[in-house]
Amino acid sequence: MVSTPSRITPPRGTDYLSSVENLVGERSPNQQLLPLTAQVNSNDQLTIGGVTVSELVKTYGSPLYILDEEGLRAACRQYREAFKRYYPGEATVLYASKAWNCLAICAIAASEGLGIDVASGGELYTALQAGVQAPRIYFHGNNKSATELAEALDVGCHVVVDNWLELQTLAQLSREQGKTVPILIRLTPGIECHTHEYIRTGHIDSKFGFDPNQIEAVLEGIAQEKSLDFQGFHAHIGSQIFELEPHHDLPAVMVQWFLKAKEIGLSPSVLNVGGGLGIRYTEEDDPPSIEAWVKQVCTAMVTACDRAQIAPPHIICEPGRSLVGSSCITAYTVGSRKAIPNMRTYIAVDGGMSDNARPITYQALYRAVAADRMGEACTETVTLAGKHCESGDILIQQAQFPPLQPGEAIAIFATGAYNYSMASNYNRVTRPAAILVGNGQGQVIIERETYQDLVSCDRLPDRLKSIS
Ligand SMILES: Cc1ncc(COP(=O)(O)O)c(C=O)c1O
Ligand SMILES: N[C@@H](CCCC[NH3+])C(=O)O
Repeated sequence: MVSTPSRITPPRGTDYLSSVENLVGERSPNQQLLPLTAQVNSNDQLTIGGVTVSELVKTYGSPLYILDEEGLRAACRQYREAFKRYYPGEATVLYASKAWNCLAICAIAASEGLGIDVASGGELYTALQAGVQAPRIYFHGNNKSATELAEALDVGCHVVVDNWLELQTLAQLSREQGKTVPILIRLTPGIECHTHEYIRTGHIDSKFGFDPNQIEAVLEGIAQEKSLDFQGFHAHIGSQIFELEPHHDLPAVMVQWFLKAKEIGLSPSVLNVGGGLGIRYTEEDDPPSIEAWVKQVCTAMVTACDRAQIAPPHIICEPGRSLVGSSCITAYTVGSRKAIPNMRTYIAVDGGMSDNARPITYQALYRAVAADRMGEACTETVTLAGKHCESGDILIQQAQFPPLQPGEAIAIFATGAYNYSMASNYNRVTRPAAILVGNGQGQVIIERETYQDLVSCDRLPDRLKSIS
């Protein structure tokens, strides 16, 4: 297939910025292709947080994750303030740290007043190491091990109980230790949404959560167990969702669960509606703002509570992607070029599916720019390939750039969520560094892995050492 530019006037990197220039007030980070502080300097270079992207690449190498602190903080603030504006009861926002769990991001989210959602012992450990208070942590997962449950009990975080085995194990552990553990029960709400099938979780045929048909048995079991401090329910519909409708329907379903628990003699106080708000990866994506999402959730919750004649419960939500996704870019260095006449031109960069598994996993789309030539017309359409031994290792199928030269920096937008957290060492590639930028400064928040790191868990049995 011959690839031709899709627009008569070739786009330039600065076009991505101009679409937001005239907006007033604080923009919703999840609706922007670029981080909030992105600018083009007088040398036509992309800057984030006042730092030039290609300079960062010179200093720290590539691939390089560059995270805009102001954008991340703005997203946290917008969630928190919107709940204050639209919800008459108590509200807590958790950062779903599976999107990107590391010390600095957990610490920033906590410093903005958010709790943390963790989905493994490793994420729990990281949040605690970042200084997050255990009661502000909610432990998720559809197959938490007995060890992980014991760790949760030990530190005193909340546990979002997902299934029968876990309920029994947790009851036994807490009984044995003479402790009480605060729990939420996760149920599948039976709400469909439009997103990739791998990231839908609210439909009945899902591996997550109890079957809602078993709610009575679950609640009756909990009512018998003094060591389980039942606080309420959790549900999560899915991820990268642009519709507001599913989150309009969810509170009504959850309020029915709440009433059922009261009927059984329990005293629920919490409803956790999960996360799921989508972000803008390309110009075609048009997600609702953080404020619009929160308003929808709050309005629906208040309406459902009014109908049921109950006071609005403590509402919890746990966004991941819409907090961190848009505030990060990945910078790469351009490498080899392969032009196949009348077919396609491949340009390869120095990373790929090991630092961004989303294109190969979900056919996710991304946008990119030549970081030092933001104003230049994009006259070439190329296939942006990674460096891995895998034909599917393509970051962008039809990317438009000025003619790229080996050695120059390019930037892919919106790589903050589910990129580093899903990164791998495929082909024994070292995982990239991450730099936090703001006020003209960049600080390393994750070091680039070294070759020594790659073999640090390998063991060479003595009998293999003599092989010449
Ligand atoms: C239980 C749970 N909570 C929260 C999230 C965060 O979702 P998102 O990153 O789409 O906001 C997820 C991911 O889908 C999840 O599985
Ligand atoms: N990893 C997925 C999202 C998973 C959401 C977690 N339940 C993505 O990149 O879109």
